[in-house]
Amino acid sequence: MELKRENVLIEALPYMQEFYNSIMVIKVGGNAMVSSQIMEDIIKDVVLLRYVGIKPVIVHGGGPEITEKMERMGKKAEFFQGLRITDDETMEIARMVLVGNINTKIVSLIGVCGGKGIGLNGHDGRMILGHKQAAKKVVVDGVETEVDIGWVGECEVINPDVLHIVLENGYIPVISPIAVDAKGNALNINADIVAGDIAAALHAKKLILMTDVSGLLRNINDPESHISRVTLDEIDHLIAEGIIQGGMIPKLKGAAVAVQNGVDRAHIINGSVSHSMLLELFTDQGIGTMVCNLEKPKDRL
Ligand SMILES: Nc1ncnc2c1ncn2[C@@H]1O[C@H](COP(=O)(O)OP(=O)(O)O)[C@@H](O)[C@H]1O
Ligand SMILES: CC(=O)N[C@@H](CCC(=O)OP(=O)(O)O)C(=O)O
Repeated sequence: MELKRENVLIEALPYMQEFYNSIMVIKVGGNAMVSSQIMEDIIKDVVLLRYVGIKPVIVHGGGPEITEKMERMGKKAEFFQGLRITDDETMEIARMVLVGNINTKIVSLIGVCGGKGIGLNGHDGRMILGHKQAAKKVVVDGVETEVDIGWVGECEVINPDVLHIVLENGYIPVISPIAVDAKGNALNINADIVAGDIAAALHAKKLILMTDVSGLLRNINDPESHISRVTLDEIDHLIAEGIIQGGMIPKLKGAAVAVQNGVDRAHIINGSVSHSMLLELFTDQGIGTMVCNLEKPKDRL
């Protein structure tokens, strides 16, 4: 049954009260940014959050766009367990796409939609300090060898000071998943992992991961097999069973880090469905997959 318009607004009231003044980290994946219309809808929702007293922080991805740019430059994109193998030239391209292009576009769109965006990455205020990941061990024809995945980073520390400053002044921070090491080198980090670390460091109320599927599916080919709630203790099991694969692995890992460190709940939702974030946050019926601690009640507050 369709709710009357006034009822939809009233249904939102307890959620708005609960979320007032809280920080929400929203990760927008490259696959959720499928069209400029979808992107605009996502940004309008983020600006709306700000106007109802929530403090949104955007972390963006852009994997598909980095791959496209690499291919146009005659370079093959290669991945190791979902992480892009990042040589010097790939790092250059990743910075160009993430910081130079996607970040700027999101900040500009926030302005057009009536908000105040500010673009940041790990170099700003040394916000995301990390180190290069160690070479990975693989077995080829029974022989163990090492694969260097290049400038792929791991977060060591998040310095959230700069984020608190901009949030307190009414800005919406937009963060590219680039970290900096002790020598000032740029590092490429998966955006889901950065979003989880940032949510943890900010003690955010929620982490929202927007992608191109409506959350976790038990069978990736069957949309009916949707899983609406996952507790922390189930995640490793779902990965080991092969139910969670590819790009979903860092999402669940990012969600787990956030929830282990005090974020109430993480939600994986389909960003390519218009205004999915508003439906997830302000209506009684959630639409994605919620990740939480076992002891949390089943509601979505
Ligand atoms: N169990 C699962 N349920 C849903 N999606 C899954 C699952 N396992 C793997 N995936 C894949 O994860 C993808 C989302 O990750 P990714 O492509 O990295 O998105 P984004 O660019 O939004 O971060 C989905 O499109 C889907 O193909
Ligand atoms: C190390 C690593 O893999 N970094 C990612 C960073 C961008 C990203 O995570 O984008 P999505 O959220 O769209 O997947 C990459 O180079 O693709």
